[in-house]
Amino acid sequence: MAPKDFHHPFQPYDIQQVFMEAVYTCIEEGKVGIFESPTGTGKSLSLICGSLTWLREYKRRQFGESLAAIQLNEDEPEWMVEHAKNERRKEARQLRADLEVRLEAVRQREKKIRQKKGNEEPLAKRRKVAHDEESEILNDEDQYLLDDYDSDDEVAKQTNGDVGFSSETTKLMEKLGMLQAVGSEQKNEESCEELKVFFCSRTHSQLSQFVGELKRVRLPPGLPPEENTVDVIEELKHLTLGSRRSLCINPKVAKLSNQTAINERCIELQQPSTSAEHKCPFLPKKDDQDTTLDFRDHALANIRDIEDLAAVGTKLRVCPYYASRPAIVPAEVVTLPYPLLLQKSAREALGISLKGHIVIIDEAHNLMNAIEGIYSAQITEVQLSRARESLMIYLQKFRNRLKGANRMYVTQVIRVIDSLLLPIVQLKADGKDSAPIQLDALLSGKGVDQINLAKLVRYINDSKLARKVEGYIAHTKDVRSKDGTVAADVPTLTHVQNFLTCLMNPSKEGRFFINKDQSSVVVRYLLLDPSEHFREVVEDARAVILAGGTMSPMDDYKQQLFPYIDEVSTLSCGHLIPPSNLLVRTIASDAKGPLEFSFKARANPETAMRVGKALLDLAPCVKAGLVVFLPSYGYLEQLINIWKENGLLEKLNTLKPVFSDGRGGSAEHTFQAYSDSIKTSPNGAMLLSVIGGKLSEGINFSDGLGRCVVVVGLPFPNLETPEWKAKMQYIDEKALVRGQTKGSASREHAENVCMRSVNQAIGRVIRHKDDWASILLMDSRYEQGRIKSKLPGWIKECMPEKSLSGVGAVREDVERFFRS
Ligand SMILES: Nc1ncnc2c1ncn2[C@@H]1O[C@H](COP(=O)(O)OP(=O)(O)OP(=O)(O)O)[C@@H](O)[C@H]1O
Ligand code: SF4
Repeated sequence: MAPKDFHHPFQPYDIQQVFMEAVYTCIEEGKVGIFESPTGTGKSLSLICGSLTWLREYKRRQFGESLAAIQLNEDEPEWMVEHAKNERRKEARQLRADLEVRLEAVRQREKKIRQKKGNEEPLAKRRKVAHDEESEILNDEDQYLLDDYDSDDEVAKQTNGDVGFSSETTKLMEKLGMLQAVGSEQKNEESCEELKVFFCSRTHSQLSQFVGELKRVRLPPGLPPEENTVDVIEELKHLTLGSRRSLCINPKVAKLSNQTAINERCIELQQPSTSAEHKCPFLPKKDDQDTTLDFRDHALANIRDIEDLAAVGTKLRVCPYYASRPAIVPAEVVTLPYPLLLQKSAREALGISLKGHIVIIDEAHNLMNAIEGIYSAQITEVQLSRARESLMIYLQKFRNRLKGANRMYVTQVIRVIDSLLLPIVQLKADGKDSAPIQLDALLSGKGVDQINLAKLVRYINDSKLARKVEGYIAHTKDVRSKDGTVAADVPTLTHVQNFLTCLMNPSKEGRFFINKDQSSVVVRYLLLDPSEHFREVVEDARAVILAGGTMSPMDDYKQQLFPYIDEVSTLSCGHLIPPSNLLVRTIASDAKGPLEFSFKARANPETAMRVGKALLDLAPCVKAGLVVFLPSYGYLEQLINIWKENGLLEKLNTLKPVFSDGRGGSAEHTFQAYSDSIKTSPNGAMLLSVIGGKLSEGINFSDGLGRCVVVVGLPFPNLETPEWKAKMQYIDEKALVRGQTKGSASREHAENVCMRSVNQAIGRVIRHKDDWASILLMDSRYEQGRIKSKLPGWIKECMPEKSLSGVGAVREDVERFFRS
């Protein structure tokens, strides 16, 4: 049987064909899938072609089924049914044609502009409108006085906390169709919800790369062709979504230093109390639907990345962050960064419903950490003390002029801060570095049990307390910058507010901790179990696919993310390279006996010398780049010191110039110097680096940059920290309920975390089908079946059944490999 046509722009590799079929089947069957395909194997195109071929085919099928559902009544002649079917076909085609005509007009207009400019560049890259406008802040101190605050409900009604903009704006958005009225009757193409693929990745550059691949794909239309006509191509309707930080085109807001500050300022400018002249001029206007629709058509007419979308906003003088919302409904592919998809409040703010759609998460080896990061929070002692001090100064100034409930609430904030400071003082008094802490203990301050935290958080938000206080403090210190923004982009009280939100409703899967770090004491809330927060995505979506270059070991995702799902589809693709291009060996012993790098063994200086001597043995056989991955920065420093003292570093340097990605230096500079040395030095170079460290992600060790990679030891996380102890305890408690033996689930998880980082490191030495490299795993524990089983399939397959794993024997294999 001929392989299925997925409309791949190239002749797909065999593994791509298998990958696309797996994606297609997973979506068709409405499952959860975990798919890995090594870097350089065209994973993005496999995901795109597999999912979008399904999407278009499904749309056609659905349309066919809707026609077939038009039934004949007993007394109706057959021609009436035919007529009804023809009408349905005509209507659907007309709707599609109307949209296509408008989008085509935009494409033509843009093409003309490009031709006129004489080059084929996309729309002018990136905004950055002129700035340096006059200061608009009044000099009057009264501006810092809190507005009257008597009825919480009144203020609550004025703002729409979840959505993040005022009720006025909300109404306007609804009117313009910018907030999806899910379930409402929507007839015309402007509001007809398309079935979509949400494609999510971690960084902008990964999303841009994906958008680049999307541009290559041409697919048959989602409606069947008219009789006697040939199938044509229908352009993809793609929309890229981003945060305000990527899309804000108001120069006074966009220039703020971070995301929280930009979000805050944007929302602040929309408050009913902000005067018209200070409001953002780019917020879509009620009486200007034309601009909003024009933006939507521009957004969908061509496949654009985030910079292009910002440029469209600048050109049309409308905020792309808000104006892109109406384009969600008719889009077929939506690309977005992790937080916008994973955070429920962000999805709600954007009006994204995942119901029945497809979710693809790329680079998903980060997914559990990302979810835990999004739902965790922290506050430092310094921030708490600063916030308290500012509030006291503020109260002193305005105490007698604060009206309504203001004084009560401000006093309550101070009380809660005092309460959070209590356990910090206790930790210091006990001389401890860290300790877990219960929520009750954090809220044990005088009278705090009487405070309604939910009301208090809402008050801080609605009254703009943080801005008012920070503004007044900056004013008294006269440290306002020229354009009127106060010294700190994010007021300290905003951090307090964010942390209180966690206190208000901590998920039962999380825990609180207090830790001393270098400069302060930190109170943290850590989410220990990401599965509940991800569950809504899984339950809403038709299918969810986690994809990545190295997803092994996959069992961890099943346990940690989908414990409630019986069957998860998995696929581990091989590499494009022939087996002869890869050598994988364990180095389990040297002349002195077995090599093991447990925490205890590492402390022994002799172990450091044994590593150095093994590298002295191996380095002369390796051409070009030799990368050594170590389990921690501490161990890297220890090795270098011992090697220096014993003259071993000097010897290594004569074989290959040695570069080290130490804790303090710039990873880019080190990597650049290492790459330059490979080009210029006849012996290549050696790079000492740390697993999970600065050079472990996003750096490419293709070709000469990594002809041999040595992983020293197993980089287990430090299981003695209170955070890890809590996590392990949590996992074991859950496993016990499932009937597993004590300790096995947590040990499995720690091994999985460790091996995931090993796999990330070694997976990056082969980057394309003509690449070749050797991978050496130094630690006798790599010989154990349970550890070996956690390596990606294509690496495991290259390991000999029974290897001679002493340094000498491996050296001979490496020599032979490089000779051939
Ligand atoms: N079958 C094919 N034939 C030729 N070129 C292809 C094929 N499939 C993909 N490509 C191209 O190969 C390039 C490399 O794709 P790449 O492997 O980087 O994608 P990827 O596997 O998604 O990578 P990453 O894991 O880094 O995200 C892309 O420009 C892509 O268009
Ligand atoms: S409305 Fe848009 S352009 Fe204006 S401040 Fe907010 S994000 Fe920036």
